[in-house]
Amino acid sequence: MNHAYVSVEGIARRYPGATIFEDLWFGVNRGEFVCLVGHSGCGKTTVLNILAGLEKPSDGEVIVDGQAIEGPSLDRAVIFQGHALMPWMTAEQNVAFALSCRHKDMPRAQLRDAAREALERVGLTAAADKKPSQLSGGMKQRVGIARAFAIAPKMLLMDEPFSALDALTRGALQDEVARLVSEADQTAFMITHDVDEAILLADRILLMTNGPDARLAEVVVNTLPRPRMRATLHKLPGYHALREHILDFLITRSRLMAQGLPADWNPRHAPEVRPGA
Ligand SMILES: Nc1ncnc2c1ncn2[C@@H]1O[C@H](COP(=O)(O)OP(=O)(O)OP(=O)(O)O)[C@@H](O)[C@H]1O
Repeated sequence: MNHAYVSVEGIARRYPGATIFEDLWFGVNRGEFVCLVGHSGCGKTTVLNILAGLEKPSDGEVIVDGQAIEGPSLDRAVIFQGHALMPWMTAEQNVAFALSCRHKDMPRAQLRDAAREALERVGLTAAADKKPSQLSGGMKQRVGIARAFAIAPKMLLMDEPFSALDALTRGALQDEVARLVSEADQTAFMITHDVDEAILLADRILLMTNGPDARLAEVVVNTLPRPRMRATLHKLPGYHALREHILDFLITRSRLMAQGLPADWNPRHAPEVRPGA
């Protein structure tokens, strides 16, 4: 845990009369992709907002690269479920604007070239001059992805980025993010409800018990070989055991474990399992 790029140390979120989650400990290593999975209301978005520096925990802290998080930083880019694009700017201007925040002295022409290149990497060259209202949901999310990768954040945070998209678009974007992440050796943290998405992208999958008073029940190590593609994921050895394990957790164990954790369960070292390995 001490060597992790991100170290989440005993964070909790409490409201008067309600504890959402308590005593969460986990790390994210450099270049690692970690997914957080759990039922609605267990506090996943809150955890991501705390990692982004947009919210403070009621207890505990998050250390990034040796320093406690004090607030938002361009080192940690967020891709939201909605696209969060500036509606009055073109796709290119949206990306260039983020780049200009990151690189304050970068000349205009260079910003434009870098934005174009980022859009090209997600197949949006033809849409560079269009405004968000002229783009489909999938294209808007692609602009969001291009923008996040363009600023080369030390960590990428994603809150169910594909959940509002149709299945085909979602699959295409998942493969694209898998490719971009591996090309950039990008450290990433993502919330998802989609078990296959977690299996496709994650090195480790964190399973949270149901809220209130949710806990980190278990850490699932994804040993499926890379590169992984959505279309052929189910053919990889170990896939079915891994999928069964996560589904069984979501259907049964997340509720049972919310009623009582095993006596030897340690919040600082949630059990690590390798289904299908
Ligand atoms: N001011 C508040 N007082 C009490 N409870 C609150 C308050 N604000 C948020 N909550 C609760 O905090 C919980 C955690 O919300 P959060 O959005 O982090 O969960 P989530 O796991 O991401 O859910 P989803 O998967 O539905 O997005 C929710 O159950 C919400 O009702």
